[in-house]
Amino acid sequence: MKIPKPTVKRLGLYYRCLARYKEEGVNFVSSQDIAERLNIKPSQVRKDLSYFGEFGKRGLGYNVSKLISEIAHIIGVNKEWNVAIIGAGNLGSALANYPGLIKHKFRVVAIFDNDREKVGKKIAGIQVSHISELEQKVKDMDIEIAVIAVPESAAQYVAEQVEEAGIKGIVNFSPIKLRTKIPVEDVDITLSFETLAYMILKNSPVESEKEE
Ligand SMILES: NC(=O)c1ccc[n+]([C@@H]2O[C@H](COP(=O)([O-])OP(=O)(O)OC[C@H]3O[C@@H](n4cnc5c(N)ncnc54)[C@H](O)[C@@H]3O)[C@@H](O)[C@H]2O)c1
Repeated sequence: MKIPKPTVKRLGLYYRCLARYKEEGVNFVSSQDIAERLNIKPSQVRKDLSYFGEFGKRGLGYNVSKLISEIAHIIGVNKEWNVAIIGAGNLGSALANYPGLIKHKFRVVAIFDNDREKVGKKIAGIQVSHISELEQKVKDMDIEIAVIAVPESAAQYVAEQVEEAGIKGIVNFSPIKLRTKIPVEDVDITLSFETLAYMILKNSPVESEKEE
């Protein structure tokens, strides 16, 4: 079944929201409850969840535990994913130290760089490996996801190495569109700032006029 990407993105939000309900001891929730917590429309929640068959019971709402395990299965968080970070710089180091990844079952198991000064040093308890070891380590450590945190100029070449090494998907922090056959999720922080700036200006006529 082909699920639209915006829906897939929201499934992660539903999963976290439901996990919180479960922690609070709630057994059933309505689409209204979920929608309120996430600040989206209940009709959107119903539509998204309808892609996966009938989860809800009229009157009772959704069974929280059942829905969590169904969504976990769909978005692949019922397994742990091994992740490699390529680029042991500012961003790569920050990500390696970020506890939120393992909390969501994405375990950083290796860090790679091509700078001999960095190779052998430890970041978040992980020894940095030389990029030439990528293919071997991917096999040995069963790495499925790579984070690209290298400068723009190296990103395409690194993406090719990542694909050749047998990695299955990329989270790309570099500001270029990568050409590769494996799935890529771009994280463009600047774009978030620009979108926010646009939203602020749109709601502020005085500022908009100033801009013109
Ligand atoms: N720092 C941020 O806040 C930030 C935010 C968003 C996006 N980004 C993007 O993330 C990327 C990394 O940014 P940064 O600030 O961490 O840079 P950085 O210069 O601190 O780190 C980049 C690292 O990549 C390594 N590297 C370079 N070429 C390589 C190659 N061919 N193979 C393996 N390693 C290689 C370098 O040795 C260095 O350690 C950039 O593309 C940047 O545009 C950074």
